[in-house]
Amino acid sequence: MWTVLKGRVYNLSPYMKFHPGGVDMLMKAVGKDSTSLFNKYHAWVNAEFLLAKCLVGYIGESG
Ligand code: HEM
Repeated sequence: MWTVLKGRVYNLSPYMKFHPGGVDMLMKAVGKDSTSLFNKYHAWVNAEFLLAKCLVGYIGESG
């Protein structure tokens, strides 16, 4: 269950059950670039830290 967030590719599976916003909300991020969705709900959340162990790789020119 991958997502792209701010140029990083994550496997969200291990984080699913920990998401404070629930599984259904986090499922909306799966299979796409979820950056705008993420920022819409909580731009202040430090996903880079929270999902550090879920990092699969990088995407885009800055990667
Ligand atoms: C992709 C990685 C994501 C991470 C790491 C993440 C992380 C978090 C964290 C830490 C909170 C608690 C924030 C706080 O209390 O200040 C939260 C809450 C929430 N998240 Fe996410 N989130 C992600 C994606 C999403 C997506 C894609 C959506 C919407 C489609 C979403 C919707 C929500 C909602 C609605 C809450 C508020 C829950 C509440 O307070 O009742 N999140 N998320």
